[in-house]
Amino acid sequence: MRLDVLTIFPEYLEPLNVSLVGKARARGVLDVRVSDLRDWTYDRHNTVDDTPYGGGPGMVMKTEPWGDALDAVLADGYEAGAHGPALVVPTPSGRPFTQELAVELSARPWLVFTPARYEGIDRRVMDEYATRMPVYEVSIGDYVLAGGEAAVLVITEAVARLLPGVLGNAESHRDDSFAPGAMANLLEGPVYTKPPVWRGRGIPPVLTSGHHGKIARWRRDEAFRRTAENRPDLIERCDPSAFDKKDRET
Ligand SMILES: OB(O)c1ccc2cc[nH]c2c1
Repeated sequence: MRLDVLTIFPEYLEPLNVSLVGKARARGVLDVRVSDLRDWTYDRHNTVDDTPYGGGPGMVMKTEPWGDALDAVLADGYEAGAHGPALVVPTPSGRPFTQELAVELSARPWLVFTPARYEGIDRRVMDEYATRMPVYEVSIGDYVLAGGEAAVLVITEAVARLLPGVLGNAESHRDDSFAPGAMANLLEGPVYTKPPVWRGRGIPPVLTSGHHGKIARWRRDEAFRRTAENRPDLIERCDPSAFDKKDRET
């Protein structure tokens, strides 16, 4: 997969050189290219924004730098269709970013990220490129950020870990909180490791019982409990019948 990021803060994307994404790049699974949007400005101040039509606070990111930058990036092998690029626009007004969307994005060969700053990007940019490729306007949550670069880091990590060869079997995303299966849509329950006692605190005896069926049921119950506490909205999306089947198998 190729990932392009166009940003006025290239240094913000340094974390894409380390950890899971960094390793995937080193292994050639990911081809990440970060470009400075200001390279496509031609005035003395490298201007990327201007006042909003209709008035109001803040500034809007101008069309020209984005258009010139996107055309330059896309000139490098652009093709339309499922084998072509998709535009990913992190924005507070976008659709929620979910594991399901991460899976959808991980199936594409090329993602081009355009993180916004200020009050956002002139609408005509997304409208223009929507004539050539899918445009995903995505929000990572209901909170205010200074820009979309943090969202690019989040989306990139969630997508990269789904790519073949990125996670080893031991780290498989198969058992993720939001991966398909009996525990789908449940939060992770509590986890424990050595030492068996720490500051007088032991661990749940079932975890050292050696009874895999009881351990699985305990983990399911704890996942339900934690989900009911922190994300009751997810409970209704669970399929309890899957647990009965899973219990019978263990
Ligand atoms: O919540 B978000 O995903 C998000 C994304 C981009 C920007 C830009 C300014 N605030 C933002 C918030």
